[in-house]
Amino acid sequence: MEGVRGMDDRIPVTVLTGFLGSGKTTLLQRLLSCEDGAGVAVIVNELGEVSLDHLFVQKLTESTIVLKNGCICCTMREDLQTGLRELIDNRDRGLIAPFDRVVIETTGLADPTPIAMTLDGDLLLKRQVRLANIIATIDAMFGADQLREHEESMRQAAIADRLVLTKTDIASKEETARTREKIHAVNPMAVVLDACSLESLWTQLFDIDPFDPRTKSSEVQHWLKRLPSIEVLKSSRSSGRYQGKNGKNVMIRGYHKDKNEEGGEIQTFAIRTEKPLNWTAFAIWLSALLHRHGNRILRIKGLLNVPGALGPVVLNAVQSHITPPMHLDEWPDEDHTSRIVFIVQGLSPGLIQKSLDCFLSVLE
Ligand SMILES: Nc1nc2c(ncn2[C@@H]2O[C@H](COP(=O)(O)OP(=O)(O)OP(=O)(O)O)[C@@H](O)[C@H]2O)c(=O)[nH]1
Repeated sequence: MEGVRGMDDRIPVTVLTGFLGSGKTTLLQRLLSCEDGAGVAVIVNELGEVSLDHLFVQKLTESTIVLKNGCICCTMREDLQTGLRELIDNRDRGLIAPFDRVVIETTGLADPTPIAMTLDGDLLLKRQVRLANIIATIDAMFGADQLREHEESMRQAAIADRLVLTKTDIASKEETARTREKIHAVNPMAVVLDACSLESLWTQLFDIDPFDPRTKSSEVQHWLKRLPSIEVLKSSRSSGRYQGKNGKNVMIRGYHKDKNEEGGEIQTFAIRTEKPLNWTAFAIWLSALLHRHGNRILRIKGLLNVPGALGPVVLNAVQSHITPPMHLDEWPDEDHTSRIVFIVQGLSPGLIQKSLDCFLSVLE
């Protein structure tokens, strides 16, 4: 496990996603125009034979690669690997201007998860780049309907760390409120920003990096603040078995639920256990869970109390991609119980909780 103070000099890679026409290219353009924008290399992925998006990014330099053959989310992983290697190689040989960050703009129909996995799955690349942040743009006018009707839109929002609400300048108050409500139901942990009133765009999108050990603590504080609004399923391994309504050990009350027409119900919930967690056993359980249901587990964030450690272990998974767990030197708050937040689709929270309980109790 990495220590929180460990320096990570790999190049941070931001995945910029968002449904068709939601404002990805516009946001990218703004980011590239920031003071530090010159240090960004860009990979643009476009659908179809004719690539246009890159033409709209006016500040494109030689540090831009356009992947034209379709969607990197499914068939283009090799192109993405090759593109990234090419960028790094050209930089190292002095053929292009130096850069210290890469932004990958996906197509409007991409599932960003395989991109994260591509970064992780290539041993050579993994030494040079790391996933830094997943940003999704959401159209304030049409976002609520898109999230409900399009699986792609919902998955992009559920997986993201930062959600940028666009077109609030032209959306009605009601449309914006509806979209915000829907976003909150799909991903209550994400930071939601308004593209039209973002003052320090760069800082808000890049400086707090959920996967960077140095800013991990503030990121954890952020989603812990949101935890009270997420229903917690107490593990029966807590000290004293929890008796919820109907005499059950698990209390399920008012956790976030949302309906997506294509892919089934999305639910956000947290499991809390008061006893320290046997890390090895937990890791085996988690791997098995992700192996079996990775596609239906959209996001996991956790703070784990592991025996013998001074601070908690931070867990971050995007579907079946697990970021190497990191140790924090100290707990961010008084609460030292393990808390694991899940965003799932079409999976029963109670069953996940039961399966964890069973697995841990067998090992006791
Ligand atoms: N008024 C307003 N228009 C916006 C905003 N963001 C984007 N747009 C407009 O919305 C349209 C689509 O924006 P793009 O940035 O091309 O969206 P995209 O997500 O890159 O689109 P695709 O690549 O086709 O999926 C353009 O006409 C933009 O000028 C915003 O915050 N306010």
